[in-house]
Amino acid sequence: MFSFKSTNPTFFLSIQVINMINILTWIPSHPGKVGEILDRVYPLLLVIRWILMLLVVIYIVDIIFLSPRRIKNIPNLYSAIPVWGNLSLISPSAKTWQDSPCLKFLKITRSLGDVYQVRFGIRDVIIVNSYSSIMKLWCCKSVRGNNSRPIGDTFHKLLSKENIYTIGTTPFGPDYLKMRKFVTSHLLSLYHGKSYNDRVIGRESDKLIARIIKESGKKKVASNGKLTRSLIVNDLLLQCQYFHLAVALMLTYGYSINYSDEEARKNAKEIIYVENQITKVRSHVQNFQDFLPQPFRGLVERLSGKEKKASALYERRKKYLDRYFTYSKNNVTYPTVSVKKSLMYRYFMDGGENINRGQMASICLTLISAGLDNTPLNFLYEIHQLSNSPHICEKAYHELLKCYANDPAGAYRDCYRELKCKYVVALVKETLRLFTVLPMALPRETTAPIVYGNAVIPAKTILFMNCWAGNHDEEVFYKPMEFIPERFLNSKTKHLAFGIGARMCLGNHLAFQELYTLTCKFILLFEFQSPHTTLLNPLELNLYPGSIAIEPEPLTVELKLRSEELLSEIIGDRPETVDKPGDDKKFEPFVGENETSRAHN
Ligand code: HEM
Repeated sequence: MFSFKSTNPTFFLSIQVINMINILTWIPSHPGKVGEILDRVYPLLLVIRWILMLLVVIYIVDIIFLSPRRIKNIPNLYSAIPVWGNLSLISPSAKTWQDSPCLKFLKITRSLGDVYQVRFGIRDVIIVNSYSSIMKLWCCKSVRGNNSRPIGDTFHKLLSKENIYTIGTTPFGPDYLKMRKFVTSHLLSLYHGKSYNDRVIGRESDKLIARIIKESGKKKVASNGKLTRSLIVNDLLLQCQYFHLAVALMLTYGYSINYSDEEARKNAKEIIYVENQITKVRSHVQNFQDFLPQPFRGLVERLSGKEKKASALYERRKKYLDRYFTYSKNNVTYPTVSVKKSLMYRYFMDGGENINRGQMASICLTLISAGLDNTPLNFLYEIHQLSNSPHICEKAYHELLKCYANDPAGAYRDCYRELKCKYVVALVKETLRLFTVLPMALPRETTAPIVYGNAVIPAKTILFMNCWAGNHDEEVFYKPMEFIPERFLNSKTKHLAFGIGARMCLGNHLAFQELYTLTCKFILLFEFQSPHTTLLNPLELNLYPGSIAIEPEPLTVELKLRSEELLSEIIGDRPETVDKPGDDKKFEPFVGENETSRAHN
């Protein structure tokens, strides 16, 4: 007879039932009604006993080999299920917005407090759910160990063969540090090449606006006695994705994509589709199998079709990355100015001294994929908010004009150069905060022990930042579900949309500049009308509550031109694109820079 004591009630109950069955089976069979019933249920009791004994064995194996060590002095979410633990929090994947993982995690804080640990398969995961605790665990100088990323099968093995990961999923180590240094020192910092990046953003945003004006449904409306246009834009998200992709291709490879070419659009749509699907496959709040021990993990990947899907996406991604790499390689001897300014060119000139081919492939992968959904989704949500808040829109318009001596054309032309209008800066920050496109950010893994209150979080612990909870924390943000740009006007409070601390988003300046420039140009040129819906809660608008990113349902926006004269003054007859794919010979030159000739080394 078993007499194993356990704190797990299911385990304890199983043992009690086995003991009872054993006692029953020892009762000598005797004639009469009781004996007859016992004889009949006897085979069933044996089956139950075997099942329970198997369960007990699983429990024992789980306790000895699989169960992760719980951290003392951090509240623990109890689970009686061996191997699985609390994985039901993320599987099955959320179907309704109320089941979004960030909300589920937030609900648990009522009983356990804002920092607690859960058992996900064989890993202990700490979930952090308030602004102040996120700051303590991510940002404090004494928590240097919160600086790595966990390895997950789905992303690191199925989607990233040849060990080429994005920077954001590379664990801390020499590879990570080299890539980070290369990309920040040559492209993404506030100091190196920023003015070039800004000009590329300025130019691509003009093209975006020209495309929208050309391609959107139009109707004539009267304004102040004058006829003007109203645009019905159904594909703002796609147009913004085109915009972001064009910026990324130009900065990374010096490649200029021409969207008036059908083939180029097809290629762009392929990249946008594949990268979007990858964000859906890689989610750390969806891939429960990544936390299971090996035989189960492989089995789930195979049976669910994830392995096949991830491999197909990997192959499709490889094709376009190779294509652009070849483009840069072929243009390195006689580079155009764009190629010469690109990161790829720096890599070729570097000659492998600071960075090798694999690391460069990771950097390119990062620059193409990171932000391709995030930035456009934020912009779409911002325009949706502005359509619902005309007073904010008008205030931003007047604040912008104030910064540029009441000259809308001048403001339109120069807004990409610097973040001059504080109100628009605050408006973009408020969009990032309220929308929180990655509600559970990206997972972290510790590389050294971290002291938190009375607890010591050991190395190799996974931490999930509930970014949504932090960005909507009432203790820090007054009326957190309302869109109030003023809260960022004279406050040093940071939003958490880009994460924070050692592994904060590397592209945050670039993404912010893109959002700022687009916002200024749209506000200067258009009034936002008739919102498609008055629903404003990002989680309620989200089409994929289980995914890593919030993707609102398609939102149609109606834009009314402020003035035809302004439009012809700023865009005039400037063609949307005049360049052929990959050929920036005829590319519209930057002010004060001759882009028309090929620069020789
Ligand atoms: C609005 C747009 C964007 C948002 C909201 C966003 C958000 C985030 C978040 C939440 C993280 C995780 C940070 C953490 O762990 O603390 C991250 C990481 C990262 N992001 Fe972004 N991102 C955006 C755009 C971009 C762009 C445009 C790029 C590249 C050009 C980029 C490059 C990266 C990289 C490289 C990392 C990993 C940093 C590291 O692990 O050291 N992001 N981003």
